[in-house]
Amino acid sequence: MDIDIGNALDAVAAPGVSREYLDRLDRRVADAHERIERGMADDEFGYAALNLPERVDTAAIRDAVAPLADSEAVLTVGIGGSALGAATLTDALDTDGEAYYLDNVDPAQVSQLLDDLDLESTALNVVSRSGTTAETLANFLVVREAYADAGVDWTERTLVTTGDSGNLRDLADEHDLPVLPVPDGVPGRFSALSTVGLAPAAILGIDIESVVTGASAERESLSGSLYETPAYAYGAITYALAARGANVNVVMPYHETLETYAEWYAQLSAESLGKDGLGQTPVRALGATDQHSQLQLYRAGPNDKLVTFVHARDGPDVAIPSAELEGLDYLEGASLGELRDAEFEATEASLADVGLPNVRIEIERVDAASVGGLLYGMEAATVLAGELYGVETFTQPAVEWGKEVARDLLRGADALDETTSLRVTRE
Ligand SMILES: O=P(O)(O)OC[C@H]1O[C@](O)(CO)[C@@H](O)[C@@H]1O
Repeated sequence: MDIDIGNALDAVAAPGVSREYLDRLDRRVADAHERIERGMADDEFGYAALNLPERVDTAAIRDAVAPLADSEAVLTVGIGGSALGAATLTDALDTDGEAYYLDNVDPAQVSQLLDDLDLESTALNVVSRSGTTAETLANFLVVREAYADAGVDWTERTLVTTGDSGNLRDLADEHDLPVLPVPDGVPGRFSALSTVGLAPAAILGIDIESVVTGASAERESLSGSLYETPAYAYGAITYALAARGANVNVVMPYHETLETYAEWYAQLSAESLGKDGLGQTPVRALGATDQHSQLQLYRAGPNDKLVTFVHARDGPDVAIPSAELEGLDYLEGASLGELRDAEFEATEASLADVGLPNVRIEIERVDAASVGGLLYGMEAATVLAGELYGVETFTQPAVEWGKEVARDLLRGADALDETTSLRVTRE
């Protein structure tokens, strides 16, 4: 993974960061790196996630998924970090079958999906680190009943990934289901490179060893200087720009298959850094699609954004057939890849032209190693940013309040008095 932060410097952008400030920040990066290395060495909660490339046991994952290798599809039931890492991998990379995710509680979607799936040939992958997440357990109960109704022994088609305790662990024990452990010290949103993200990828034939190799290369690059560590350069520049008013981070891959990556990063950043009035609001965008949708606002709306482009240098291409259409001479002899890349570079320049800070993250191609490196790099960037902000990167206390209240409502508690209604209806 390479990163170019030139368009976030104050010579180009406002808000922008001066070279002198970056040099000063680099000394704080050195301290933060020491803290991170210490946390990794002691396997402290959260920091332990950055050890995954050395620790993850891909052979054990392959053994656990072997009985499901004949599956034509994998239905993962999980939410947040228990789904998005896997979805990033299975959406980005070629798979031998279809990947489906139930990470929401929408009765219409669940019914439609279950009607459409051939459950006989579908592996059921249930993932919850805590083993107590309401959405995941409710969906699991609905799905397993659908298997039973279809006459399929769901216990033969199910793999569970969870912690040592919790309702999901109890259910797995009760039905003697195969269980992969969520590694100790790894928060859900940092678990893409563990059993959580890699097991469904392995069932679908993804080269998970290469994913880990790519992550290892990024781990090796961690050093005490942002100028030598792409991940830290990203963490540091997002922090510095947020402090200067870039409260929004638009993450805009230029490859359709990386769209889910932007979703994964949104959770990673928002839950890790959105604390104490700090953090950037992550926005998911897709190039070139959103050039024709959101770019107007990015270029001419409030100057409160960083745009992060994600681009692969190489990849498959398709020639555009010649048609000699009037005014479209520039397409003659060009390819779809060339058109996309020209649009990407033009968009980058158009934002620099109005002083909107933007950063380019570049990978070699959208393959297993590069995507593994991207996931690891962004995790390290987020941990570094958390150190610079001084927040508790690995907790998410603000998420818990709503969960408790929803549970109380289901148990029959009175309506809430925290909200106010001013309902407007048609006459
Ligand atoms: O894996 P679990 O425990 O089901 O949690 C799912 C998601 O819910 C959260 O705890 C937030 O509600 C996320 O941090 C996590 O990724």
